Amino acid sequence: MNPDLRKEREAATFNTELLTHILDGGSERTRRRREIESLVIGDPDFCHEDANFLSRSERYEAAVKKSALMIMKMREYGISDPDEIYYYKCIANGSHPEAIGLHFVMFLPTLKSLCTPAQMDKWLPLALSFQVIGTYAQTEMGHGTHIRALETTATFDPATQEFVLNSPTVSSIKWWPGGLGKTSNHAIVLAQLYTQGQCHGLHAFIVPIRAMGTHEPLPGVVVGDIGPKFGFDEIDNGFLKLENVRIPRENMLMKYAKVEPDGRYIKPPSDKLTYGTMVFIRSMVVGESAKAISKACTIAIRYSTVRRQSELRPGEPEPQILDYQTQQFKLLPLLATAYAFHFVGQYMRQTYLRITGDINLGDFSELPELHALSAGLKAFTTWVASAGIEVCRMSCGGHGYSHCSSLPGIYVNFTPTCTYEGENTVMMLQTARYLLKSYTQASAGQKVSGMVSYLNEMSQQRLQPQQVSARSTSVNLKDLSSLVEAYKIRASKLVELAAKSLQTELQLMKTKEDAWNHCSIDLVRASDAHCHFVIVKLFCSKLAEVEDTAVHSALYSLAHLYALHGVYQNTGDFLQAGLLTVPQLTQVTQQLKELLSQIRPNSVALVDAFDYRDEMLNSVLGRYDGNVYDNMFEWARKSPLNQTEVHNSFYKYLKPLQSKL
Ligand SMILES: CCCCCCCCCCCCC/C=C/C(=O)SCCNC(=O)CCNC(=O)[C@H](O)C(C)(C)COP(=O)(O)OP(=O)(O)OC[C@H]1O[C@@H](n2cnc3c(N)ncnc32)[C@H](O)[C@@H]1OP(=O)(O)O
Ligand SMILES: Cc1cc2nc3c(=O)[nH]c(=O)nc-3n(C[C@H](O)[C@H](O)[C@H](O)COP(=O)(O)OP(=O)(O)OC[C@H]3O[C@@H](n4cnc5c(N)ncnc54)[C@H](O)[C@@H]3O)c2cc1C
Repeated sequence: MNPDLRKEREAATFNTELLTHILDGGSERTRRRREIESLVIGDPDFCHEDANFLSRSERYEAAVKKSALMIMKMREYGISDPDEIYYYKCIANGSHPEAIGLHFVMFLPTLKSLCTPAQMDKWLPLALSFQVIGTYAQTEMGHGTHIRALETTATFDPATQEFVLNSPTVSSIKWWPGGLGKTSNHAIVLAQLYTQGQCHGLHAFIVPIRAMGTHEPLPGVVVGDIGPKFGFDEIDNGFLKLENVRIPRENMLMKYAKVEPDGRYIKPPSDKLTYGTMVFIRSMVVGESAKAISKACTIAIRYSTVRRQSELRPGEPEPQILDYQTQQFKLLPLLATAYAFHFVGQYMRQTYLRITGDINLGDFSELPELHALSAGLKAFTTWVASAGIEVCRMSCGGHGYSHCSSLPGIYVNFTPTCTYEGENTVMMLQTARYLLKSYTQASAGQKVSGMVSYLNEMSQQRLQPQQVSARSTSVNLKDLSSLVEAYKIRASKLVELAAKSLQTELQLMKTKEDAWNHCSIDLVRASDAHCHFVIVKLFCSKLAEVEDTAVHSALYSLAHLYALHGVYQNTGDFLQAGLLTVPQLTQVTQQLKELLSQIRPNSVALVDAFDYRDEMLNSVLGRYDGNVYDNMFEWARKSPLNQTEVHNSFYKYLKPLQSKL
């Protein structure tokens, strides 16, 4: 064990294990998670070559092999609970995407949410036995965000009781779906439904794309891989062109919308039910943001205690780089963010399960709140985590740039969350739409509920106007509940500002849509402030559940740092809302510095509490034992370029060049 890391652990003021239990949701869950992780770690089938040294095709193949292995092994061990499957996959996959991931996270959930009982009886056993391997094909080359404009058509032919699927243009070719290129034999295709000469908008269809058995593409199906990307090397994101592909009427997912044998169309209770799987993933991605940023923080903070560089005091040994205030300022707010997102991820998951439970019972009343919350939090957390991973990478200096740190891999595989399942800006605008609707309702005296209920208070305040100067709303920077209140007021002010901006534009513009576009910066800002408030509020509520005083104190400091750092980053908003005064700006910085010094001695224990096994981090810099340098040398020696002492290119190009000049 590296002596610096050992000292850090010994100096922690709280019991790391207790905090791990809180993160896991109880000691029994920690025990079971570790038990499952040991199944993978002790399994020689999962001891594979470092993926960094493989070509893309080899990485894809290794990932498919791993997917197949995971399925077999989990069945063998009887692991079927969703949380346990998740534990198993997290350790087996590390920070790499899963080759047949789309089958699990989109294909199966869409079947479960949109199939009739008869369809479920047919498709579920096939999908669960992997006779059918599926993907979710929505995005087209020409349209990803604006899905109402998708061009793929599914036209009902009553004579044969079939739908005929077509990609009428180049821009209508399905583009991007994961696992589409090579892995899947079926796709849930989102297409414009035509029946009795009328278009009824987007609906989901199960389309066989490869023959079961031979895996050859079926007639009329042009399918393949879209080529290398920024990351996601393991995944065959694909293209799909459909040329008069016929599928039986029963392949339209008909739980809600239906096409009768005579071609009559029956409307669903809500046309947004088709979008349910996206809401599911957006809700789950919030927790994935926590995972990605907590991994990056673990690597960067452990390394920052092992790495010694430069000189703090003349003549003294080089200090640990985490002792530089600037290094703490880069990393500790991100550590606080990781904790905040973890608790918000848990909340989002529970909220998703609660509201979809109601939806399954026919109560759609909370669907708009779920959509707005999942869209906004998905965007907020993925943006912050993505930028944060990059900060962690740079905070490791040159070694952070090496794949041995794992940070480049974490970044390239995480950053597409800002784009997929709804591009972030577009998601923020969806949340803004809900905020403005709620604002209008609250202003008209109607009570709004859920996370926007603070807008009720705002409308009450307007009924009893107060001079800004008369209000003593200035935030107490040392008091967390005062900070939560400040975030709430900031959010309501920015929602109000966006609403007013929209009203002004409406008077100037020809259409509602133009007015909306002309104030969309304000709208995104309002959504951002709303999400920020939700996160601060949920983090603080979590503290009330923590019984152990030492752990409570450590978490309190983190929550305080998270809230205060947000004030520091958004001082303009807090000043504009009259929540902060110019003289208080120096206090913000002063208070931040105090919190950094308070948290610094616990920083290693706080990342240890995430309890990532070395096998999951796969990072030389983030090793638990801190033996970085020896292992870095060993890792580099495995590089394929080092397999021969003299590379072939020397004989082919350099030697001839030398002989000519
Ligand atoms: C088990 C563990 C799981 C772990 C998971 C980890 C992650 C794993 C990663 C997996 C890999 C992912 C691979 C990626 C897959 C994909 O990317 S699939 C494709 C995703 N595509 C999108 O997300 C497209 C984004 N676009 C849209 O969602 C919509 O087009 C839009 C932008 C929301 C607009 O829709 P439109 O129909 O045009 O609606 P509007 O006219 O704007 O609004 C109408 C009203 O409908 C409301 N609304 C919109 N969407 C929803 C919804 N989903 N649910 C409920 N309501 C919705 C909208 O708010 C409007 O409401 P009103 O204001 O009341 O009118
Ligand atoms: C790794 C990866 C995996 C994916 N997997 C799948 C999959 O399995 N299945 C699938 O169907 N799709 C998948 N996708 C596609 C993904 O869902 C889309 O890329 C995503 O929805 C964004 O759409 P787009 O690419 O058309 O972006 P665009 O909509 O073209 O966005 C480009 C820019 O335009 C802006 N913009 C667009 N519309 C608006 C607006 N209304 N207001 C303001 N700004 C706007 C955006 O903010 C952005 O800055 C995947 C994508 C990636 C990168």
